[in-house]
Amino acid sequence: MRPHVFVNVAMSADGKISTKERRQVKISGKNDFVRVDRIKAESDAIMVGIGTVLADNPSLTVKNPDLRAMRRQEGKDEDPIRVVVDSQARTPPDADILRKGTGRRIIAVAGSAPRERVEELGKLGTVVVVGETAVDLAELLNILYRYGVRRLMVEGGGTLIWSLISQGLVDEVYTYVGSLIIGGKDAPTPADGQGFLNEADFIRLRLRDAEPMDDGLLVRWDVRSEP
Ligand SMILES: NC(=O)c1ccc[n+]([C@@H]2O[C@H](COP(=O)([O-])OP(=O)(O)OC[C@H]3O[C@@H](n4cnc5c(N)ncnc54)[C@H](O)[C@@H]3O)[C@@H](O)[C@H]2O)c1
Ligand SMILES: Nc1nc(=O)c(N)c(NC[C@H](O)[C@H](O)[C@H](O)COP(=O)(O)O)[nH]1
Repeated sequence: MRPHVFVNVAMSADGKISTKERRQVKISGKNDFVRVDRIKAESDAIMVGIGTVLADNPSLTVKNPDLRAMRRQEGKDEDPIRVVVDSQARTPPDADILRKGTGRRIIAVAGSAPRERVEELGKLGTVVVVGETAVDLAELLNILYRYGVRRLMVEGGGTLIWSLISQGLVDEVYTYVGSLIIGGKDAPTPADGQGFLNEADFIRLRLRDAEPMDDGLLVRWDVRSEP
């Protein structure tokens, strides 16, 4: 069993999620950040790849005090479990995701991760070893389910999203399309990785709804289970 998995990503009008230097870019407007805070609060856990931790240093905490209070009243930690997919245990010990906010942190590493770094991270969070040289995402999702995670939000980046989606591990995709052009053929996109070669392999989505937001558009898709 695995949790319900949804991806939330913000991209520019030309389909980029940051610059070619992987520098964090504000793509969402004010209302979209409010929406993102709400869906974070409604999730049991939030997952990012190590590339995002190193580039953005996100805390992934819930910002709105009312939403934090709501979670408390429901008997939950104020922040969802924060999960880093980090094969070689490269998460900096002073990363905001480990230092800010409350609640559990899970760092998923591979068996090949250097032992000293794994031990150091073990003092700051729960280290889960899944996979030999890269994190086995399907198994990680099973483990998260056993930890009680039923609703998992994936915040990126493009490498992690590609891996999850290409392995059939994503149920919904929320894409915010912002009113800017970033450009650059090497700038990250919502799904990077290897890419599919054959049309038969493409992941097919079903449009659920689309809503103008700030000066952009929020598009919600369901992943089709059959082609
Ligand atoms: N606009 C947005 O909504 C948004 C959201 C998040 C990140 N970003 C941007 O995305 C960029 C970072 O993305 P990225 O693609 O470099 O990194 P990422 O966050 O997708 O992390 C990828 C890394 O995770 C590790 N990993 C371990 N096991 C893995 C597996 N099974 N599959 C995939 N990865 C695995 C690998 O080290 C891999 O390099 C940054 O520029 C950041 O600003 C944008
Ligand atoms: N929805 C969204 N719109 C954006 O314009 C943007 N750049 C991100 N990027 C995701 C990324 O990882 C962010 O850095 C964290 O969402 C910030 O999280 P914190 O405030 O540190 O909790 N996400």
